[in-house]
Amino acid sequence: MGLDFDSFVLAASTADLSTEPVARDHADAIEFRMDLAEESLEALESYDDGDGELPVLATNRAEWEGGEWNGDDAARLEALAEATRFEAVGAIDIELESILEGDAEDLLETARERDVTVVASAHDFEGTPTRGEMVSTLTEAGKYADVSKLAVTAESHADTLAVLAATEQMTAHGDRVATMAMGELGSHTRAVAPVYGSKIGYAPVEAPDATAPGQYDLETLSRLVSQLEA
Ligand SMILES: O=C1C[C@@](O)(C(=O)O)C[C@@H](O)[C@@H]1O
Repeated sequence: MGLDFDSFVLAASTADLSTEPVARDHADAIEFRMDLAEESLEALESYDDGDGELPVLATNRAEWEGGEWNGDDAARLEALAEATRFEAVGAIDIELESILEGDAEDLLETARERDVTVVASAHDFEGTPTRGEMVSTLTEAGKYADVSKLAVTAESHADTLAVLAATEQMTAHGDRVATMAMGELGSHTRAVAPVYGSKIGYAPVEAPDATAPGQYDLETLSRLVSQLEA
């Protein structure tokens, strides 16, 4: 089943699919961080065979993009392709860099054939590019994917405003984007970016299991987003 991101999707980010029943109360989907999990394909199989209800966005983040997969990159993308076989997997996240390098062509095709939504992502762990640069990156990602995602690191309030402005610009143009500023200064953008059109939020079920700096826990982000939406 393709996961559509027509409206905001709150994803519980986890390395452990057995947390899904707890996440269900607040999340619309699970972001399964395959790179942080052991035996990730086996875990997806049990999820499919069990009573998992939330659709899965599968991510297999490379070490060079802030994740923990430090093995062969072709094998990393292959595991992601394997993940699309499972009924529960409605979307996959592919690094924009892999796409631009030409490494993800087969994976993109497999996802299309299996009606799995593609999120193309880029991360900046050092800082926040200008609004124009962020718009370019998101536009580039949108050429290959259903959703363009950009996570940057805020070092000032001006950075957080630039992220929100880029989000608004892309959304007004009819593009589907997911944006957030990482780091403590950026936390509030996780709650506010959806107001400007961001379509995916990420939060750990429990705060200590955060998958990126500055994340709110799931219950908190769910509350903040729905209050701002009201
Ligand atoms: O890319 C993203 C966004 C993220 O980095 C965040 O900042 O919430 C969290 C990751 O789990 C996810 O894959």
